[in-house]
Amino acid sequence: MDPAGSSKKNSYTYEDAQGIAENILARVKSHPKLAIICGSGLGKLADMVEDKEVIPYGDIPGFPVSTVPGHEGKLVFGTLSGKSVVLMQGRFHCYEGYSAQQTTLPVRVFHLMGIKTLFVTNAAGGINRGYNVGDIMVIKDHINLAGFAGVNPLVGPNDTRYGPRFPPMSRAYDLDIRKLALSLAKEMGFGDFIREGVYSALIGPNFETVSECKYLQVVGADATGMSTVPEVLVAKHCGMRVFGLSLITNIVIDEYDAESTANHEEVLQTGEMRSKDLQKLVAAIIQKLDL
Ligand SMILES: O=P(O)(O)O[C@H]1O[C@H](CO)[C@@H](O)[C@H]1O
Ligand SMILES: Nc1nc2[nH]cnc2c(=O)[nH]1
Repeated sequence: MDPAGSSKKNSYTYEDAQGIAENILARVKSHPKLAIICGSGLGKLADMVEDKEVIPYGDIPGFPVSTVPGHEGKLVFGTLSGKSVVLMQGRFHCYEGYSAQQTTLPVRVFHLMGIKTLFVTNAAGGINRGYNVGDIMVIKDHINLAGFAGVNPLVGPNDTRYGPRFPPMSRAYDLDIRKLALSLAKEMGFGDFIREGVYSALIGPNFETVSECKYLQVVGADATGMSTVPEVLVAKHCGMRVFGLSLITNIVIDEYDAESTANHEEVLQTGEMRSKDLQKLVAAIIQKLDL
């Protein structure tokens, strides 16, 4: 069966996304300016939210549904550090059978809801040999490996109401928020496990081969995953400010004879282990932001 119980959709009109945005806004009191996408096992970021209003994805006509453990499949509206926010407790991935356009539909919907800033979070494998399980990496850039294979949500007719045909992608991750995050993390005593690096994304769902990990080390990736990049491309295309955090949930296997293997259980366990620190960091950043 396909993921959403409906056919894979490769394009949405501006009006489709507008209809979904209006449907969502009609159900909630708050009108947030910031959205947070929670990565695998990172849905506890929503624990910090006060005055919650929750909408399961299945209740939103035209919205995809979550199929991956660690992705609950809910929009959580409310207040965080005194600011009105919405969290996606669960994101969509191409490996679930969704098109790149489906995985990123929520970002366009957020844009049409008036959201100007997007925080993306993810669980990622550590490629950088200096990284440890539990490190939090501020994303300074990404490598769109899926894009090299033609998977890019911006492929197709361009609607200039969102943005230009050829959007720039340098400085995709907001420099001021990156600096703020690094300095707050150090103040909070996270100096031993805060990092800044480059995220790379393949489609998945398999974890990388040893040779692929060695390749990623050579091309300058510090971490790798199966998400985030499409969301960031779409957010930047429509002019949003973007900030990203990767939780290093495992260190990739880069020895041909290693006995251990990557697994999703370890990914979720590390998310649980570091969830309080991530919550504190995200709350502190949001408190300082002008939205
Ligand atoms: O990127 P998020 O959604 O955090 O999840 C990451 O963790 C899962 C694999 O364990 C994959 O979905 C990968 O992309
Ligand atoms: N591709 C990929 N995604 C991940 N998500 C969490 N860990 C990993 C990993 O090692 N590789």
